[in-house]
Amino acid sequence: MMGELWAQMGSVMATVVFMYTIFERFFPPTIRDRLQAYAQKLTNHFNPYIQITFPEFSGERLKKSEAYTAIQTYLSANSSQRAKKLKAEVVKDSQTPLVLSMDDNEEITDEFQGVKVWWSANKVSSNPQRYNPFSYYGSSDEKRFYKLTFHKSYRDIITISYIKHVLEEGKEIEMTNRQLKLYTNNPSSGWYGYKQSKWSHIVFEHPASFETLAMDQKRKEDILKDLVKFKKGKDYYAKIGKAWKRGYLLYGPPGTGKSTMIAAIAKFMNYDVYDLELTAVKDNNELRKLLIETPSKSITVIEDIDCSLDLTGQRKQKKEEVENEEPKDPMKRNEEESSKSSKVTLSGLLNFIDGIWSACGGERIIIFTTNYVEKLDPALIRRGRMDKHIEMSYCCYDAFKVLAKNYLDVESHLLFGRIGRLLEDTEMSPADVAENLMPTSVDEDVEICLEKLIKALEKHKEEKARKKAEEEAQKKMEEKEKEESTKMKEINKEKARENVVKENGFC
Ligand SMILES: Nc1ncnc2c1ncn2[C@@H]1O[C@H](COP(=O)(O)OP(=O)(O)OP(=O)(O)O)[C@@H](O)[C@H]1O
Ligand SMILES: [Mg+2]
Repeated sequence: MMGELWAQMGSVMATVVFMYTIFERFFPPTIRDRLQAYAQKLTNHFNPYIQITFPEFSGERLKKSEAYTAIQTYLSANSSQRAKKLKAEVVKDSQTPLVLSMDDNEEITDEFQGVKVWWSANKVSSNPQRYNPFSYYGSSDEKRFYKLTFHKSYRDIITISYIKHVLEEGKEIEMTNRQLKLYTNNPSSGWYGYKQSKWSHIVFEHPASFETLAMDQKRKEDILKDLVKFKKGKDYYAKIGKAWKRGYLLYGPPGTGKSTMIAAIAKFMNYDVYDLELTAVKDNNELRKLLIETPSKSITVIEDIDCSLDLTGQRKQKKEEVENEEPKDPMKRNEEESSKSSKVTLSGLLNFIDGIWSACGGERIIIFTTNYVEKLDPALIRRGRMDKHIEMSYCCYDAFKVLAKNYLDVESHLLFGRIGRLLEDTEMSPADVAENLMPTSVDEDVEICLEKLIKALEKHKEEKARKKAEEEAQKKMEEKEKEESTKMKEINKEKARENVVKENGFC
């Protein structure tokens, strides 16, 4: 009852405030603020309601408050249906070009666990002297804040649970709405300049997704399950005392979709991608600085880890080089040394993955890709570091069906059966299959494209058979040569024995 009464009083006040805003341009802010203060005191005297304000800027450096932004997002998502006065803004990095949020001095209600709360968007002028009644855009000294009002009997629910809920949901919506970014590391020579940072980014607009990713359906589902489990695993990781991170090793021949898979994972998880080019990192210290800047909810990628650095045998190789090298001009040698591969070491990388990085917040994914998994040091890819090893293999029938849907928009065709059988006998990468499926002119219909693929697969099969025959012939020749050489050795041995017998004159 009281709540209703106060709600009514609230709406009366809102009307007063509304009228007040109409005339606000004709009142100097000094008088306006004083009036507001008196009104506030009066209401506080009788008011059983609590108010919490969330200013737009906070701290000494007046940084935009994360809480304010999260509330704004939460209220935008919940209020644009109900608020009567909305403002439209172009928000940087958002997927939607225009974001609607409640306008200044507007109020909406929200409900949480059956408790009603009131949110209002407010602004005050912090520098009344600079008030300009004729300015259409208002003063640049205006301070904005959100005000949350609720009955004092619900203090605990609101301060402990509701505000947490609003902030978490606001951040979640922000994450979903924002554009993904692809970061690449800058060479350290540019780290210290004005406005230079360790990472530069572009908007990540890779068209790939798990729907368009061509691979065995069961394995795809298995990866998706693994990602979902990881995303929801905050409590689980905390319970088992493990850092909330997951490592994936993607390996397989070129063109089998390793980079495409990274894009699909980024999109599915809604994480930014930090593409770490190890050859541009000078030493372990730089590596540490770079990795420490990657935030949670991000994917750190090291592509072609086997080529990025000779992580397994850098020292050995250097030693061999020194032994075989001819003496060089010292100046030239110095130049070469500095431009040569970096001094990032396997232990530096592992220490970081296992150590400091695990301690700085959760929800991180690290992905290594390689064409030659057998070249990698087992320490780098052991389970626990690279938790899941995913083989990206040559195109199978399931993968072909996805590509046919992507490129030709067909889900079944008479020629599919033949293609399926040919794929079993060949080793063609999805990239090559896709290339053959792509129409090269407007005259090429589905059938022509599928036949083009069949021809390419048959050629591939023939080549494979020819190579196999050549290899077998080579093997046979080698075996024959080996046999002959063993025979010759036996004959020579026999001859040598005979000679010894002759020379010694006894048998
Ligand atoms: N599994 C796949 N699903 C969908 N498209 C694929 C797949 N594999 C390859 N492609 C197509 O082939 C192109 C090359 O694939 P991608 O770059 O992902 O291969 P990769 O395995 O990373 O190769 P590399 O080892 O050379 O880096 C992609 O742009 C994509 O169009
Ligand atoms: Mg790749």
